Amino acid sequence: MHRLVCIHCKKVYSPESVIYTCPACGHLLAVEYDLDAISLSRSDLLARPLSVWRYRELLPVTIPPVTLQEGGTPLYHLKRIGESLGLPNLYAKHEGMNPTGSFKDRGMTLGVSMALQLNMKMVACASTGNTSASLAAYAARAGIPAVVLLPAGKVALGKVAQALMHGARVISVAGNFDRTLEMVHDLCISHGIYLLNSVNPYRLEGQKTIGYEVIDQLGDVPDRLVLPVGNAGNISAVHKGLTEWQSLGWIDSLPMMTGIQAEGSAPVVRAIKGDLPEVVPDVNPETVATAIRIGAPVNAEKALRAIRQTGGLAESVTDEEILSMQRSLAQMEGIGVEPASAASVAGIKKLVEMGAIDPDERIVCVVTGHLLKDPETVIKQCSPPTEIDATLPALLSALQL
Ligand SMILES: Cc1ncc(COP(=O)(O)O)c(C=O)c1O
Repeated sequence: MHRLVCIHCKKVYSPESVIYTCPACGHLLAVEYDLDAISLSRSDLLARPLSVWRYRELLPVTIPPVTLQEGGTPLYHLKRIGESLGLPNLYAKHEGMNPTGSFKDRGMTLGVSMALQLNMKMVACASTGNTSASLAAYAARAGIPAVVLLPAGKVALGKVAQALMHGARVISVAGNFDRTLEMVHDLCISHGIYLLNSVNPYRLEGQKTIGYEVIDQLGDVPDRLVLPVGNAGNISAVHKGLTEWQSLGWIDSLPMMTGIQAEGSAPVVRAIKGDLPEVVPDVNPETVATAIRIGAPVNAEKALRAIRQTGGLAESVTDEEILSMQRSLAQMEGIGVEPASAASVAGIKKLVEMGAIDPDERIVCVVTGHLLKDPETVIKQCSPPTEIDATLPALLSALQL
């Protein structure tokens, strides 16, 4: 059994309430469980397949879930990149290996299941792309209609293709992501549609399982967990989940939660570095990593707590640093990620070069989405294929053999 609790005024709401923020004070909500009622042990969990649903006792869904078999993503040792940076214990958790190619699937298996559990008939989101792809797929799986609002011209091609093909009503808005989120929020409130952006606390319940899987795969708590930050839901989710494990006595420390943003879109970084009580939004966020092109992160209050309470860090990286790390991951490690995902590893490179972290730390970077999400940014960075006549001599000449 769970309940909804305001993270600010602590007011408690029933699990049947369809609310996204606290009706009393307007702050964010979190899902709370009666942890004393959980009787299973960590070793019981380890006997189950690695997936979001391995952790079902710590999730709010009581009906058969809407699932495409999300989670269970690989944890790779970044041997070559780690060596080049003097970091022997550097890992990447590849969330691009989820059903629609991003970590959003963990949130959507929860979110769309909760939509059915709450008897909602239609779902909607605003999106920098991946949320829309994921919502469209899970709504199709559930057999309910989905509406997605995208900032016009700022969503990577693969993500638009997914939202369209999975049958969502796709609306392109002449405004940035922050504006589309305000619009979809108003639409959902006025028309009884279920809002599935990360302001919805159930989304974060699915995403918290990234942290659980990392510990189950590594066999221990990493010293540092590094995530790219846009709307700041994912970093908040992982931190929330791990505090639950700590309360259960399953782990005795938390990783230093570290958030990386793009230089042109870095309100969380400025708040952490400037020790500000809250973020000051970027009015015109801009970055090649369109997934994290967000100026007013809705989950900032949770994310600032996550970083501060764990002694973590926040850093920004330039678009060139992001793209350079995208190429390094692809070419030195065989790991294909989209630009926003490369930001987490680019951030660690920058932090180690600044001397801000201990090189012996065990560091897990979450790489959040797949390379194929944004083929246009890939093609721009690579030389086109060499065109030849259909003869062996032409092939040998092209290969200079
Ligand atoms: C690939 C990718 N990485 C990172 C993020 C940022 O996650 P969050 O908005 O939870 O901070 C997003 C969000 O859309 C994303 O699609």
